[in-house]
Amino acid sequence: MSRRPSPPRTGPGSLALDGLSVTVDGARLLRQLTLDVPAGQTVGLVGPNGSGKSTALRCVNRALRPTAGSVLLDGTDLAELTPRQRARTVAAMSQEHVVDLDFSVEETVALGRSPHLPGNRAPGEEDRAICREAMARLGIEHLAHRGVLGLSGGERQRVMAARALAQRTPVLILDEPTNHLDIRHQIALLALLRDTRLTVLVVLHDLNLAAAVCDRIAVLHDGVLVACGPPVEVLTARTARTVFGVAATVVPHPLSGVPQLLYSLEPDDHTTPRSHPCADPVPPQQPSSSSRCS
Ligand SMILES: Nc1ncnc2c1ncn2[C@@H]1O[C@H](COP(=O)(O)OP(=O)(O)OP(=O)(O)O)[C@@H](O)[C@H]1O
Repeated sequence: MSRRPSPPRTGPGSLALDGLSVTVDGARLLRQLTLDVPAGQTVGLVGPNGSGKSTALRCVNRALRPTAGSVLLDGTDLAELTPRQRARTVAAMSQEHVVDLDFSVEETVALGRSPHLPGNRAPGEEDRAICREAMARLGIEHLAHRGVLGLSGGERQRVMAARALAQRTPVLILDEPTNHLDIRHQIALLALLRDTRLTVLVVLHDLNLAAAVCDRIAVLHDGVLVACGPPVEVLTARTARTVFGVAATVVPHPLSGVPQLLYSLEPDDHTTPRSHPCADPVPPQQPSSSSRCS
């Protein structure tokens, strides 16, 4: 998968996180996060466990109200839209998508059409065609009549991705969409996201796949944005060391030229914490009370 820089797309779909802060029970989970996702571009949100990535995405899909700040779509505060208007604009694939009813795969994907169906109108032929196309793009047509509860984790993940695509929104936000997927399906999903030319904000743990697919990468650490920019500027040995607490050598991909991190299992005495990183977090690169990338 080689990365082609996405030219900003004209038309709707520019997303802006504007000074988002989240404090829960005195804990500051997110500190003044400002991040632009231009229309048609893919921005990757990376960071260690617990750094605030899901918290940021939950503010975008309004599962969580920020303590301060706002999320703007083409300059309009998402809080001013009705839930249906928001669902026509932003599709989310979250870690929380609880599937506890044994709907069939095609029924689950068809839920993505709900924001477009007034009242209780059943999906029409056009809606069904959109769902079939989404299922085909995710390679799950053969599962159409299976119950979602009987699927493997990776199959279910692809169903949720198809549902998000079927929603036909200009903006997609995805929280670790490659969870449970084998490497072929990880690459296929990320290439698909890139090729949609939608506005995409995606949380990823695999920094090398993030480098391959993202126009820009934003790095969160302890709720603070500590770096943001093109992969080649952000994914450095220093970022690996100071944010993730690992030693890595960064080399250009021989075909695409994007940075790839080669990790070392040996601790670097000068750079990595001796104790477990969870017990002794590494300070962010640029400690700051606010985070901005625009
Ligand atoms: N309701 C809550 N009350 C208190 N702390 C919370 C609450 N929700 C989340 N947190 C804490 O906020 C921090 C950020 O959580 P978040 O889920 O955003 O991290 P993340 O970067 O997505 O992590 P991961 O990579 O593990 O998915 C974590 O330390 C988490 O325990």
